[in-house]
Amino acid sequence: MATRIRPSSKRCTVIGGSGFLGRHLVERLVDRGYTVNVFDIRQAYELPGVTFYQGDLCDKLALVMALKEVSIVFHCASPAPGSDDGALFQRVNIDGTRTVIQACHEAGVQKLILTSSASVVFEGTDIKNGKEDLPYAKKPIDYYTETKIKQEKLVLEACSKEKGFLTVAIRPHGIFGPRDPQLVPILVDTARRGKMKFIIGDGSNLVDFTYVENVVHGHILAAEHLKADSPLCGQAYHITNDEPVRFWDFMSQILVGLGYSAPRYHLPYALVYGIALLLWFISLILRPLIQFKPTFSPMRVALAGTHHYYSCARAKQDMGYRPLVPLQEAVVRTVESYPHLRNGE
Ligand SMILES: NC(=O)C1=CN([C@@H]2O[C@H](COP(=O)(O)OP(=O)(O)OC[C@H]3O[C@@H](n4cnc5c(N)ncnc54)[C@H](O)[C@@H]3O)[C@@H](O)[C@H]2O)C=CC1
Ligand SMILES: CC(C)CCC[C@@H](C)[C@H]1CC[C@H]2C3=C(CC[C@]12C)[C@@]1(C)CCC(=O)C[C@@H]1CC3
Repeated sequence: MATRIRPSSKRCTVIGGSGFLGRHLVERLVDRGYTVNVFDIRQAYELPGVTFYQGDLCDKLALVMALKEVSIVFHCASPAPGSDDGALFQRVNIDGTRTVIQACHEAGVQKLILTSSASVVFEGTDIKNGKEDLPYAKKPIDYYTETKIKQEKLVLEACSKEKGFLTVAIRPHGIFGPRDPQLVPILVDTARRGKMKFIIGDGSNLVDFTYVENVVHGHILAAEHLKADSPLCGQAYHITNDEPVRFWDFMSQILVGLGYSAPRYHLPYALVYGIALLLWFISLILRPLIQFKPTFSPMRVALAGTHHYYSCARAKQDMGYRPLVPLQEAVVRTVESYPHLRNGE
């Protein structure tokens, strides 16, 4: 008679493990003695103790192979937030997440930890110390946010103590750190093109930026505290650095740290937002003829000109979360990790 091998509680799969957050998570899991599979459409590195499975998460058969004998799945794959390919977001974040849940059932996985985003409640207007019980954005500001909302709902609704399948969603905000392909590279590129001279609004808006190691810590705590009798089942948790900072001070610190000038001149928020909307509309109309992507998309302007910071009291209470790396230390480590992006390099 065939015996089913009981999955070890320290055996996990990271879907999206070749990405920025995914790779940091994999490295930390290995350090903590986990056996790790990575499932991703691309293999970006090799690491002892890690088995790679290359495939699309919409392909259930390929996915099940990577989930065999695994008890925990971390799902942190997504198309890049800056993309405006609505069909891709629908396919990967919604249809693909349904496939992930089915594959978990078929492989006998016990816990699914989703990387969601605090932006699921962001509609482009101020959020101050937002708690997890804020309603989902009714008018999400882009396809990314719209599909992250549906994805989170799918995962949390799949939580079933009866079926022995437990789920939780982690909502980080503004992840940064070494190897991030977005925040620092986009900032430097904008500065090199001479477009980082202006502050949008009065510059007093507070925002959360979260060091990648703290986000990883939140994911692992969630996985280890997720039990049938714990409050985590089917819940969402903000994970931030818990040190809201002025958006433009944070950007300036990184720019100055890399040898660029900080932005100095103020522009009214409504004016810049209006121009960004107009440019976005023109780029839509002209798309069949020419393709161009304005640097200041309405999404970026909203993120740069409003307050949006979140309470992580629930994560502190339910899983003992505390950020491991304070913001100033995180900025220093991040700046040091990008020698090739220094001014003049
Ligand atoms: N970067 C940020 O500031 C924030 C990110 N998040 C979430 O964190 C997660 C990770 O983000 P990052 O590491 O920044 O992104 P990333 O782009 O570096 O990593 C995403 C990974 O997913 C993989 N992937 C994409 N489509 C796939 C598919 N169809 N099948 C298999 N793998 C696929 C990519 O190849 C990539 O390795 C995402 O879910 C994102 O929504 C949430 C809040 C903030
Ligand atoms: C050109 C400048 C005005 C801004 C440059 C920095 C931006 C690229 C980043 C500032 C805030 C970041 C952010 C995200 C992506 C990178 C920024 C826009 C997310 C949209 C990534 C995905 C999420 O889930 C939410 C993030 C909010 C903050």
